[in-house]
Amino acid sequence: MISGEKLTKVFKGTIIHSIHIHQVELLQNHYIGVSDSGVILFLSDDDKTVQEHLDSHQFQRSDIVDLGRKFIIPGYIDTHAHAPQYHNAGTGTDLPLLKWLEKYTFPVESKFRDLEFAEHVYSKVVDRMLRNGTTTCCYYATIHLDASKLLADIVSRRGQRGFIGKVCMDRHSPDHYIETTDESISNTKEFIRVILEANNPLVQPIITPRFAPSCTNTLMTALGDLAKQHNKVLIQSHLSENLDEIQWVKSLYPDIPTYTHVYHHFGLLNERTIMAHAIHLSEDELKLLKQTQSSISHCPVSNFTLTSGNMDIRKVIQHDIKLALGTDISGGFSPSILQVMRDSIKCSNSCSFVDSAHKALSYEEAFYLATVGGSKVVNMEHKLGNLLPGKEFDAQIIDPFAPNSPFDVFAGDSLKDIFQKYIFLGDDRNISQLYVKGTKINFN
Ligand SMILES: O=c1[nH]c(=O)c2nc[nH]c2[nH]1
Ligand SMILES: [Zn+2]
Repeated sequence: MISGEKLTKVFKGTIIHSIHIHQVELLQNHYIGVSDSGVILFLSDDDKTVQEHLDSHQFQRSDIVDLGRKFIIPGYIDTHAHAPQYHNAGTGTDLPLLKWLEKYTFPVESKFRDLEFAEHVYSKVVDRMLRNGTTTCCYYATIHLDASKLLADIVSRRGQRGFIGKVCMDRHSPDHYIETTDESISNTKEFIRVILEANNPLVQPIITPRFAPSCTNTLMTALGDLAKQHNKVLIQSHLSENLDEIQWVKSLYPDIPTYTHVYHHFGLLNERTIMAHAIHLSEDELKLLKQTQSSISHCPVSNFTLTSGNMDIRKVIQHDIKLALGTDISGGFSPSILQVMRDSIKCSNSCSFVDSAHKALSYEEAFYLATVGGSKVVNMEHKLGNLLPGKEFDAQIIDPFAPNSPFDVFAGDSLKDIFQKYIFLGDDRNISQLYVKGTKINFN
């Protein structure tokens, strides 16, 4: 038992979570107990053990919540999303990356100098993410210090867990959306200071060079130094998403062997680094990511939409690189990690069309990546990812029988069938309740 914790919630029923990549546990008739500070105190189907927990906390049996036909799963972890781009989600899907950035993305991001506009869009995106079961999100904001602080504030107020990045870009960007090197460095320092001082354990800063082409060497060096100085702060960027982008990086750094080595050169690859996309990597680059313990955020919805390419997920798994999923709003049009899971399976299926040795990703593996995989990528596997005792209760209560559920359950369906139907067909209508660190989220 974890001492000093007061038991405040006990649910009884079906709990579904991952322990290993190949194994989803479907636990029926289990009890899960959560403390006042949001820590899971027990997960058991053993009556005697459960009774001991209840007795030691003077918890009344009548206060146990029976889940009935609902089930509990962990909250989803979105390891790559651009909060300001939510404004454009579902539009501007006709161009590849570099043209898309210029025509749609930089113009909308530049509007976040207006705090009223920022408040409106940021409130919507955080609510939408929560509605879709995302309890933890790695957000890119924009270059604007005040609007980035506002995003952190909104994430904090809504009770979501978030890593918030003030975006850094001091070159190759339009006049209306660029910062000087000094502004980028000093505002990043200030942003980190303010967020750390706010002392909300759920909301953390993340160092965010947009991508190598948009940061000068001086800025990259300074961000590498900052990452060294703040040795708990995560780092996020983009890597090897699009062939023109890779060529561009090659032309900027002819003496550095690969795109991945560029980040390494500036001290930006370590166990706290999350690289989005990483589709077109060579063997040397995969090895470098593994060697530096950096991780990959796989964003297949975006990769399909911006016609960037297919990541070979088996290769990444075989290299034992930390791996999770990202919506990449709005390169990806959907805020739902369920949609990303489905597209990660489709992406892997399509790899198997051209490579018969490629074993397609299963839905169990996709679910693992959305939960446990995410927890490893944000270096919080000791606290998040599944519902084992000692972890924090970030969880969704899923109702497969919700009156407006987008799928049907038939008499012969097993629990496994129902879970699989939810993964392939479910959506926010199936979320009955959402918890972050034991606190129930009120949907707006
Ligand atoms: O998908 C992407 N979205 C972005 O906003 C971006 N910026 C650099 N590279 C990027 N890729
Ligand atoms: Zn992105």
